[in-house]
Amino acid sequence: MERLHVQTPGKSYDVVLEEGLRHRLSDYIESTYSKILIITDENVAELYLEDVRKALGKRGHVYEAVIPAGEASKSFRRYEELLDHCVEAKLDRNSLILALGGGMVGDLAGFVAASYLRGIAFIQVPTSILAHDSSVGGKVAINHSKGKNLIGAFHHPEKVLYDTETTDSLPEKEKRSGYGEVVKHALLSDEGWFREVMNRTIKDLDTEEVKKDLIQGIRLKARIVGKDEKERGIRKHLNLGHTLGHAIESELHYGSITHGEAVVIGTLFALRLSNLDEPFALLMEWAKDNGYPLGIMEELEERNLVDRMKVDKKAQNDQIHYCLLSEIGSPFVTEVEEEELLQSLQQFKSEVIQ
Ligand SMILES: NC(=O)c1ccc[n+]([C@@H]2O[C@H](COP(=O)([O-])OP(=O)(O)OC[C@H]3O[C@@H](n4cnc5c(N)ncnc54)[C@H](O)[C@@H]3O)[C@@H](O)[C@H]2O)c1
Ligand SMILES: O=C(O)C(=O)C[C@@H](O)[C@H](O)[C@H](O)COP(=O)(O)O
Ligand SMILES: [Zn+2]
Repeated sequence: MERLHVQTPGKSYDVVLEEGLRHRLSDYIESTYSKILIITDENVAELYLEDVRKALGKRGHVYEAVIPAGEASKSFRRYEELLDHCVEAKLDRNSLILALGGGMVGDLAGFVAASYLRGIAFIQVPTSILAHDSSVGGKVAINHSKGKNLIGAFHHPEKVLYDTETTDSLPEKEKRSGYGEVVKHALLSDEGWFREVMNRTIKDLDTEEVKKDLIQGIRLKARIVGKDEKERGIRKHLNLGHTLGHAIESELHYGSITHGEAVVIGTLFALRLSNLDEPFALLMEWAKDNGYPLGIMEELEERNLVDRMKVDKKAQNDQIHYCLLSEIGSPFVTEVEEEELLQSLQQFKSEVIQ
């Protein structure tokens, strides 16, 4: 068992990582909540809802809402449906939402919790590798057709209860996606970790290595969020790879590429803009060897991607602000001119589509 802590001016909470924790959820969830609404998706429900149901069995007033799996569910439609669930179940200000699933479930359920009755408690029960990032830090949101996570809030969970056993059942594509955020965290952190990650093979991940990566990522994230809860400064570093990544996801209408895959492509581009040739070449080789869909860049127009970047949350007055690295472990945010982006994207496309 590993217990990490997030401490911000607004909220203080634990992140507990433990194998098989889903069976012991009751030990970690106070019995004072009036009602609990479990929000999950169809895939996760099939695998883990019964375990969670049993674990909460002795509690009265447990409700369930199961939504379709996939990024397309981070939508106004599903958000509204979930609010209907809250109203019908008569959740009150002493009720709890339990987000059981990956980052899509966590972001959506968290936004429901942030807005229903102007905010009720929620607990993150992450089940994907990627969710080591999404479950910590309090960013909750749904997507808009024009841009990722454009409608959301900062609303921290009461705690994060991570059953590390659940990541074993992830399909390879989703492990690949999760490692997009691991690569990002490693690049923000230090050269040694980055090189270790470049030695990992997605289809042959070792449980202990994954656990180590999750813990290091959460530690880094907790430290950054603790210093800058609302993304006024250094939290923008956590957006490494996301300016292009989010543009790709929204340009492809959410779902044909995973978040983490898009982040890896965006991170490669950020390394190119940072003129870090050796890490760029290393990441490129690793991404190709591990099946990241770099060829998708062929379908995307530079002009459209740059227009999408202008709705990024870091943009100001139509100027695009980018997180780059002066070296591994040393991120900074800077404005990048549109013309430079268009030219670099054109060159980048020819490099990745080979
Ligand atoms: N809030 C944040 O700080 C933050 C950070 C990073 C990413 N995100 C968001 O997170 C989302 C991506 O998260 P994700 O990749 O977990 O997506 P996801 O929740 O859509 O899960 C990916 C897929 O894996 C399935 N799945 C989840 N757990 C499983 C398990 N244990 N076994 C088998 N299948 C499982 C899901 O059903 C889904 O099909 C994006 O919407 C992204 O924007 C948010
Ligand atoms: O927690 C953060 O801060 C992050 O930037 C983490 C990202 O991995 C995550 O995808 C986040 O949702 C992107 O930030 P956003 O503010 O553009 O939604
Ligand atoms: Zn992300």
